[in-house]
Amino acid sequence: MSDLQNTDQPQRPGVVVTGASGRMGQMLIRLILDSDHLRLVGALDRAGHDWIGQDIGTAMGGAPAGVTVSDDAVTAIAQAQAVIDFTSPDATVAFAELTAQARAVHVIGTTGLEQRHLDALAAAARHAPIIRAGNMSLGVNLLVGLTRKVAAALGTDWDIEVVESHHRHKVDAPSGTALMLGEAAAQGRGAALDDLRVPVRDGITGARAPGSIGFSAIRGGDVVGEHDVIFAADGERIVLRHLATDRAIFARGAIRAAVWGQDKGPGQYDMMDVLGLQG
Ligand SMILES: NC(=O)C1=CN([C@@H]2O[C@H](COP(=O)(O)OP(=O)(O)OC[C@H]3O[C@@H](n4cnc5c(N)ncnc54)[C@H](O)[C@@H]3O)[C@@H](O)[C@H]2O)C=CC1
Ligand SMILES: O=C(O)C1=N[C@H](C(=O)O)C[C@H](O)C1
Repeated sequence: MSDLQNTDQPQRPGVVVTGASGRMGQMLIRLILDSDHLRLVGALDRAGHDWIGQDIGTAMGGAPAGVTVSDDAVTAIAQAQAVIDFTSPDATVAFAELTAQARAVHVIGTTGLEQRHLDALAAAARHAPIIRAGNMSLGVNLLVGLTRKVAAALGTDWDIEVVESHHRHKVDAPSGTALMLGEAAAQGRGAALDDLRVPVRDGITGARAPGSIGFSAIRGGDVVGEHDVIFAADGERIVLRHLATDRAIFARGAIRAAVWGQDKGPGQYDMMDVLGLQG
């Protein structure tokens, strides 16, 4: 029997990419088409999008990929072992229900989720694994651990501020990454972020409350994503910084998560689990 006929070869898990025409969707599709670990079996976008019915490779300006962009999430997800999803919060909840029904791994990069979205994801995760992170890059997930440690080491005479910059198209603020960093800082101080968070300052705000964690968001141009965690005391400052210059870092993390999740049971996981950075 030749290698080509060898039926013992394990097949690469089939992945559906949602938001296929988006900034992250296109990056993911490029990397998956080149991947030895996953095979692209579906590309979804919203009903009415120009790309529906076109080959995804051709729509992206390249060679045909043999996968047609569809708005039929039910059919596409039913044949998937993994769904990688960087879309919008409402769309992500709808995809989570279908992915759970298919008992497939749902990798979620979508940010801006509110409590009602998180509740729906928790329900879906009772049936299949969900891996979600506001930032899928190795660098940011390392920075989360560092932020927790630095916050734990410093007292509340060190003020904590999270500053983030993103491209002009970003619709949510603070960024998912900024919230991850703020949560890590709060955890380091043994508190919940909701109890310390100062979201926006405008007007006569009064002096800074000791122990609070502030957030500032800059939007402009084509900035991929920049995050500073500033620890400011009298006479000195520590700045922990991550600069993203290429969306491939997020897509590579998501692909790694989809592969990692293949032998995991139902439940909610994050990139710390995938990267083995817990603890
Ligand atoms: N966790 C991470 O590492 C990262 C997260 N993100 C997040 O990913 C999300 C998407 O970001 P971008 O790709 O920059 O946005 P984008 O606006 O370029 O793409 C979103 C895509 O989702 C599609 N979409 C919207 N509703 C849909 C539906 N119901 N069904 C199918 N497709 C639908 C849109 O047509 C579009 O193609 C944002 O929430 C962003 O914050 C972005 C980069 C990294
Ligand atoms: O919308 C983006 O672009 C990004 N979103 C994520 C976030 O909200 O933190 C991750 C990254 O910063 C890019």
